[in-house]
Formats: sequence, structure tokens, C-alpha cells
Amino acid sequence: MTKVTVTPVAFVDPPLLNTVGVHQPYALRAIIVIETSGGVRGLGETYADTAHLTRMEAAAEAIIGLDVFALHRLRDAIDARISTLAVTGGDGVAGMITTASTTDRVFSPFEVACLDIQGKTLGRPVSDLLGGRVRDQVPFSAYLFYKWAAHPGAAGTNGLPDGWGEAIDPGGLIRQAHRMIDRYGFTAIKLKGGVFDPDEEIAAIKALHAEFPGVPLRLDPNAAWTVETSLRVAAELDGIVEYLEDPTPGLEGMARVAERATMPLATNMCVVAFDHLEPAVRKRSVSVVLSDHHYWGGLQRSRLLGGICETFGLGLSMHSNSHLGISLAAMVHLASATPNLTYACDTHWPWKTEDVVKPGALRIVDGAVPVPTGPGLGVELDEESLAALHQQYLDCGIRDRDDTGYMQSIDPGFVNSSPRW
Ligand SMILES: O=C([O-])[C@@H](O)[C@@H](O)[C@H](O)[C@@H](O)C(=O)[O-]
Ligand SMILES: [Mg+2]
Repeated sequence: MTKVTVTPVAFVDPPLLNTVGVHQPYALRAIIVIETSGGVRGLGETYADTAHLTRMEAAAEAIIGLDVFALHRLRDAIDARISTLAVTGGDGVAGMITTASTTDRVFSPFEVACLDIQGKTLGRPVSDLLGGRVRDQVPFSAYLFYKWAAHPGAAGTNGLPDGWGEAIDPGGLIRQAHRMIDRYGFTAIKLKGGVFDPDEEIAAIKALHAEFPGVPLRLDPNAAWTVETSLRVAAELDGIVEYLEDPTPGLEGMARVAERATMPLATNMCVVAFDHLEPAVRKRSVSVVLSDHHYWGGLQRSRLLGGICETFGLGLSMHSNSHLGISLAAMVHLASATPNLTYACDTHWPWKTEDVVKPGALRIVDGAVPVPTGPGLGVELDEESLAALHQQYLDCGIRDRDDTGYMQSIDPGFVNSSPRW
């Protein structure tokens, strides 16, 4: 590779509520472009928090000259370079996932960009580099959020409603679900919980169950509940949710809930790196791992995770954060080539209105994304959009995702604590 660029971008994001606060008016991402001496370009996408950007920029310099097929050497070079940096933090997920491997998180978008180049060079889709597709469409869930109608104007945006409307009760969530399902045809529903008292969230899930009978449901409070509260919610939602995601913090707490809950427990919080797998299996903390190539070290290492889950009889699903089209393409190629990924994946895709890739390559039809079959990732960078969203990054003033700080700027009494109930 002869040139590697890291470009931070910001895109408009609605006021989606979660247990640590509320999404800021713009979500941040970094776009990686790798170029070879032969003029082939590969794309990657990752978080853009300040500390992460510092590591990415250092890594980008360190890998110039390496072969895009030498992925082990690439990871070693990145590991060696970032271990010399005196930066901390920068998880890009508002403090919800802090124990993932820093090397894997930094390596991931470069690996994806290299696979994009490999695919383009060979004339094959990335899914073929991962063992080939086992499915031509990748199902996703309707990812519902409690939300406000608009960002408060004083907080730095125009305060205009985003079109989705307010959703702070079961009626609002049902309207949101109908809109999302009408538009995209989703056949599974996930609700981001941990926002309101658990009884209100139980009522919301029961209302969704009544409105969409037979549709698999999930509730994810991001570890907002104690073990006792988790068990109470689990008993109420027995036979209603296909899994309960991160009800309570930590492997120990999850194991105590798992012992008595009737439904599987899933996580993208207490098993987020390879060294968490052994204790999680030993303690029987979870039965489903939500993979995420952005912090599991890219697509090849996510396949390794899939193999480990298969070996230990763990289910596999896929986690999401606010993202753009390069990430969705990578998620779709990976999911298409992972036989044991049998749950509908998560995506924040419906919540965004801007992108850095040209439209058309990715779409959600009948709740699933048809896997791109062209060479590489199958998405093309839109240079004008990249420049515009980079300018938006420069102008918006946000440099780190901070859902808690933003919430406190609106509600000074808000306290971020886990567990909250
Ligand atoms: O977008 C959010 O607010 C989510 O809460 C996200 O940050 C989580 O990482 C994620 O979707 C999850 O499943 O925990
Ligand atoms: Mg989750």
C-alpha cells in the first residue's frame, strides 16, 4: 500500500435515548482509504473519537509499504505502533464497551480496506474471501429506540423534527415499529431499553408483542438492571422475547441471571474480546454473543469468533452502532459468510439520512440486505459526500461521542449509573 488516509466525518443523528444518555445531534465516524501502487483503493469505516483517531493516524503511517494480503504483519505493525502512544479512551461507544482490545479496534478498518482491495484485485466479492456466501440476503432487525421528537434547539442544531416523531411510551414505539417495518419489511424487532422504569419497558415489549404477534422480539437495557430486577423482567417476558440482551453488568451478574431466566441471554458488553470467552463459557454467563467486526479485529477475526461460538454451543448475533454504508457492506459480507449467524443482525441504518457511499449498492428489502456481488465490498465512495461530511465534522464541534454529557446539558440532574434499577 502506498497511501493511507483517515478522514473523520459527522452525520446527522436523531435524539435516540439509551441508558447512558441521548445521541448527540451528529454521530462521528472515520473513513479509511488505502491505495496501492497499482491504483486500487480499499475502504474501511470505524469510530472517530479523538483518542481513536490519534491511534488510527499513527497506524496509517506505520503500515505504508505493507502488502494488502499480509494481514498478520499488518496487525503486528499496528500493535507495535499504537503501544508506543500515550493515549487512553476513545472507545467510540459512549463508555458502554470499554474492555475491547485496542489493537483489534484499530486494526479492523484497515483489515476491511485490505479485503476490499484483495476482492477488487481478484474480481471477487469480500464474502468469497471469507469462505463464500451461505446466504444471499442478510436479515436485520427493526432497531427501535425511545426518542424525542427533535434535538433541543439550544443544543446546537436547528431543532427541527426528524420525521420519526416522539417515542416515549408504547404507542410511540408501535408507531415507530410500523413505520420501520412498512418501509423495510423487518421480521424481527429489537428495543433499546434501560431508559425508563423496567415496568414501562415490560409494558412496551408486551404491547409490541400484541401488535406484532409471532415477530421475534429483543430488549437491550445495556446493563441498567440489578440481578433481581433482571430476573423479574425475565419472568414477565417469559415466552415473549427471543433473547434478553445485557440485562445486568458483568460476567458474574449475567451468570446469576442466566441460571434462572428462561430465555437466552445475549451480550455485546461483557464478552467483547477473545480473552472474555473462556470465563464466559466457564461461568455460563451468556448463550448468545453479538459479534461486531469494529472491535473484534475485523472480518477474519470475527469468523474466528464465530468458530469459537460454534465450538462452545454459543449462539451468534451481530451488534451495531450508528454507522454508514462502508460498515454495513462489511457487516453484510461477514454475516453472509458466517453459517452459525442465525439471528437477524442489528443495524442503525434506518436512523441515518446521509452517507459517504454512492446510493444503490445497499438496500433493505423484506427485512434483509441483498449481499453485494461485485468485486470487493461492492460500495463506491462518493467523494463529494465525504468532503461535505468531513466539513460537517469540522463545523459541528463534536469530537467525542458523549451521550451522558449531552443529556446532562439538557437535564442537569441526569445521572449515568449502572445498574440504575
Ligand atoms: O446507539 C445506541 O445508543 C446503542 O445503545 C449502542 O451504542 C449500543 O452499543 C448497541 O446498540 C447495543 O446493542 O448495546
Ligand atoms: Mg446491546
